Amino acid sequence: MPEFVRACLRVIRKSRRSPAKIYVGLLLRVAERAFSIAPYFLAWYWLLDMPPFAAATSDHFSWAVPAVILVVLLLGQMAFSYFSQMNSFLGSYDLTLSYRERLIDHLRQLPLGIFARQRVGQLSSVMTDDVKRLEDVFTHLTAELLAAVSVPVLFAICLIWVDWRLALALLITWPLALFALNAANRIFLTLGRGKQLAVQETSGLIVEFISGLRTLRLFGRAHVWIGRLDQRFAQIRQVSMGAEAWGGGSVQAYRAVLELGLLLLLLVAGWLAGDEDLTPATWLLFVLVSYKVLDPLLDAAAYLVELRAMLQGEARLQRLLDTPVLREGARTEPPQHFSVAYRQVSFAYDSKLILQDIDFEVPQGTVTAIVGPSGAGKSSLLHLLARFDDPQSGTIYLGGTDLNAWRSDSLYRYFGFVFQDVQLFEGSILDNVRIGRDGASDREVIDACSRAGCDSFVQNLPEGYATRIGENGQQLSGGERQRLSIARAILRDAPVLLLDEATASVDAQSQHDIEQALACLSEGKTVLMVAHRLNAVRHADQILVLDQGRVHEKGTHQELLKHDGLYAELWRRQEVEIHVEACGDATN
Ligand SMILES: Nc1ncnc2c1ncn2[C@@H]1O[C@H](COP(=O)(O)OP(=O)(O)OP(=O)(O)O)[C@@H](O)[C@H]1O
Repeated sequence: MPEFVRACLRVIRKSRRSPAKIYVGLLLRVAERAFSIAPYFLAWYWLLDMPPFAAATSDHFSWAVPAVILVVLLLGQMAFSYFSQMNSFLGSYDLTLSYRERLIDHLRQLPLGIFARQRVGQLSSVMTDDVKRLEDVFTHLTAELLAAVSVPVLFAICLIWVDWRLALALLITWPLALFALNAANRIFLTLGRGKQLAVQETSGLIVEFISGLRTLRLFGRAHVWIGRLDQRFAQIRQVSMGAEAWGGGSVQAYRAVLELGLLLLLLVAGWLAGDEDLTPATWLLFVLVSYKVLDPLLDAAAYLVELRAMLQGEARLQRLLDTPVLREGARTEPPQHFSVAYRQVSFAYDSKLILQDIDFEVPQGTVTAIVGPSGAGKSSLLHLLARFDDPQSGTIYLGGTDLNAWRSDSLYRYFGFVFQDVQLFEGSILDNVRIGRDGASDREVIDACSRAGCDSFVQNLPEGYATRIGENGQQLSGGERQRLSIARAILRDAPVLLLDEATASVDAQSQHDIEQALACLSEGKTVLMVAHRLNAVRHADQILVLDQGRVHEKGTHQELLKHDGLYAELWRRQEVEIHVEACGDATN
């Protein structure tokens, strides 16, 4: 079975919709094409009985019957065309809608870590462009392809019945043409993959170039990137020329071989000229329909381009659908308590081991801080609790129950988050903070914002808390975004708090205010926080010092200083930095 048909069947299966309408549409399309070729044979049959082709008199010859048949054929053709299109369109839109819903549902169930690893641009291009291509294939291309194949086949059967010798001359080149078409397809597929890869990589480079242009220009490095881009463009040009030269050559060979059939037809007709069986009407029929037979086959080559794009898109969609979803448990009821425990947890990104044998406990209502050098695995450790990914071995418990036992939406009800990467949405400040707790009143939202230190910047916005902040909050600074994220967590008031660099991008005064708000919010809650500034965590009930994916030290601030290990060293280093900064400020 051709790959194209297999891909279509896969999409139909995944969409879980009945393809009946699409099949009816295709069948009607074939019927329409059959009706469109019938008049040629009717005319031939008619001519056989008509002077000067036959010796019959005009008395014998009847105009009425063929005329009625012609009208029926025309009306039938129009009806089939209308109903075929209607069925194909309705069936295809229904099917692709369901396929899209299936994709969205699958995306919703993927581990959150996937979205950090995959480029959002790539994902959205798969979800929009590739699905649109599938839609086009089902609404137009399948019908056109079927017509391109069915019309010549129907014609061929009829022509063989009329005169097998002339038909053979016309059709004998078809197997050779198919061979050339297949070769063209293979060449385009192989070289097309290389081209696609080169184009994708270059697009990524262009996006990086544009977004990093400010830094590149400030450091005088823009020319280096332009050089790299030029190399990529040259590579795309070379790959594209190769595909066109080889693939395009094969397509031309396919067309030439098909048209060779016309030449053979003329030669055989000349050779059979004296033959009594070959009537002028039959000869006329072959002359008239020979191009009609070949035209759809010549068009078929053009559909290959769309077909290949569809196949590549379908493969990407299939890869997305094959990505394993987050394992969901059935539990919805709350845990008995809100302690957290990691037991022998190890985690790797692909084959890169990030965390090894992590084992610790955060008793309910206490604060555990995670510190350590950059790249030690602090954020990864925190993200495992939010089930961004599942560990490869070991178990994480909430209230003594394995996290995997819960349905993820139930589990997230017990967590409040403040992460480095704050996601905001087009809408007002109130709308954005209300994501923390659906149904919270404006008063509650504004209170949460005030406690997170948002008042100072919100009062300068034109419409205060009702100000719309644009897509992903482009109008706000990093620190302002962070404060809105804290307001969300305050509003959520969940028993377990996950904080990752909550005060990373705010000034000293705001830092102080936010730390106070967080201290107040954290009261009585189970808190896991990642921090770089050790000052912010010295009052934590427990500090985990992570190094190269392992818990290197564990204890309170005083215990760790006394231990005089990695933590003590980090602490001393930070003290020196603070001192240097203070001296710098004083001299300024
Ligand atoms: N999505 C990812 N795919 C592959 N490797 C990753 C991914 N995210 C992080 N890593 C790697 O995992 C390791 C730990 O990263 P992580 O962000 O957890 O460290 P961290 O201690 O929080 O670092 P930092 O303090 O700099 O934020 C790093 O070596 C990082 O390169």
